[in-house]
Amino acid sequence: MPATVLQDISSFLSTYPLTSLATFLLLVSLSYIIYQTTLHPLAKFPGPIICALSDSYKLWITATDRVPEAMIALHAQYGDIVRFGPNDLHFNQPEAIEGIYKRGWQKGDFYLGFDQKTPGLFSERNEAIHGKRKRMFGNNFTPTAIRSYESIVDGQYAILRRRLDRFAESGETFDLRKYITYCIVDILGELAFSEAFGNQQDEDPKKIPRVSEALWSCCIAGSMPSMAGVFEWLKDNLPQSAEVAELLEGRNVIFRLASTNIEKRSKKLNLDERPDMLGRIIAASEEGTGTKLTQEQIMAEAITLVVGGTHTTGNTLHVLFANLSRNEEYLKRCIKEIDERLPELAPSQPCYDITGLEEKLDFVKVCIKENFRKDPVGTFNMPRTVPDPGATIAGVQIPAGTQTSMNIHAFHHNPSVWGSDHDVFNPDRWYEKRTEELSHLVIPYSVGKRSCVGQNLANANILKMTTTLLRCYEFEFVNKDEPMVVVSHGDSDLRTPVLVKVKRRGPVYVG
Ligand code: HEM
Repeated sequence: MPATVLQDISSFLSTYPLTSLATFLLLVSLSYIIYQTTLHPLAKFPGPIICALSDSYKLWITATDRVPEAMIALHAQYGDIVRFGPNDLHFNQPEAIEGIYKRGWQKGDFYLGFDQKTPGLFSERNEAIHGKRKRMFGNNFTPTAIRSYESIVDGQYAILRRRLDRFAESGETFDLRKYITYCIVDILGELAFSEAFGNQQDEDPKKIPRVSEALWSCCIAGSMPSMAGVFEWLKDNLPQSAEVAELLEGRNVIFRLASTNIEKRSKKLNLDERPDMLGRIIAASEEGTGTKLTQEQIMAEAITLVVGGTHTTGNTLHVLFANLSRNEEYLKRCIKEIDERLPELAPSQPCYDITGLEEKLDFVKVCIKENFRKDPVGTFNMPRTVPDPGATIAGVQIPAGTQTSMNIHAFHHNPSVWGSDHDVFNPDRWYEKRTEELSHLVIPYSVGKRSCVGQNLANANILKMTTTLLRCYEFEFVNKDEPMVVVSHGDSDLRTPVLVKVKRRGPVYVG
């Protein structure tokens, strides 16, 4: 370049520094926009322009509790594959289940929003470490382990039965959601820590671990992974508004709960006494090396149990009762089937045994499946990273490093799979030949290596609770005409109360 031109440029820059800076920024921005929308390896995939440029859209829909609805709208507008972040593709067709989740790929950058200093089984992104951990204490969740927990679990059902018998006596109206939650959380406390959290006694909603809020804060951070570290810093250093403080208190309550219980449990570890989950985690050692988990790692696993094992099962039951209450015909068919196929519980029996229960029922199970289809509890996108050298998903070549995900709720509401009545709770759809073949597409627990380890336990409790409550009590659903409001706050959360009055249908529980 001739010296005079350089001189002219330099004198322009010194005369008009602000104009020069603005021009520079404009050129950089234009180049970025042109690259992201035309030259980037994902540029050929459809989606809103804002999504090609930044993660702000993901952040916005997560912060405003609208992830599944937004994904449904994007797929309706752009088709089965949508670019919804600069490096993110979202899929909504059946073939993508196999294509993304059954290949053992690493969990995506989204999980950077969850604790990565000492990740637990859920948030661990290193697949080799994850595999070792799962082998160390995955036996906590086998069907045999679930059966071995039965007598412990039944003790908590006994407390629930006594409480509902008292409600039957008094004729009061109460919110069934709360009592299901108290019981499910205390069951987890018993199984994980050999100590119920006392929620059934205290009946104080403030003491319930704030799992949704805790998950929500992680999902917000994870929706903009490049900023996850900054979110972490802000959390510790910014003056907090009342809302943020409350949100973080949700996490802190869970931390305190876990750490108190670890301390207690470590002091009286005798595995022969009683096989609780935390005891097994503390005692477990890595195959080959014999290494045990550190205190922080045990803490991470304890938190995972509380977060994974309480609100998920509780909310599934809340929406099940809400759906049944709004569809009286199905409710009556469930009761009829339970009455015909299960014996009346003896006065000293708090609940049905899980062994053999599943085989005796049909319509009740179909209702549970339809409930999982219509209102699955995991509502955040669950990305996996495409490994080198790239891969084919649903017949389309995807570059390595791409964050690929599905949203279980959005997929369960894909009209081309489930029909135009996908929003309707219709268990009878499972008796139609076409839908029957779609059973494997109901994926509330996700699929593949990173699917839910707690599904046997959750299924056992869902079936025990449903059959026991419907056999022992007649429910009058007081607000069944109110629309059901379910919010995706990290995971889904039924906000409408399930207000009921109960009458006993059998003897008082005397156990
Ligand atoms: C209805 C109840 C439940 C539902 C719908 C559910 C759903 C899920 C889903 C969708 C995942 C995969 C998440 C992802 O890929 O990011 C998952 C993972 C997990 N869940 Fe559950 N869950 C339930 C109950 C439970 C229970 C009762 C426990 C334990 C006590 C539990 C513990 C876990 C753990 C530890 C993981 C991580 C597994 C891994 O990465 O290997 N969940 N769950």
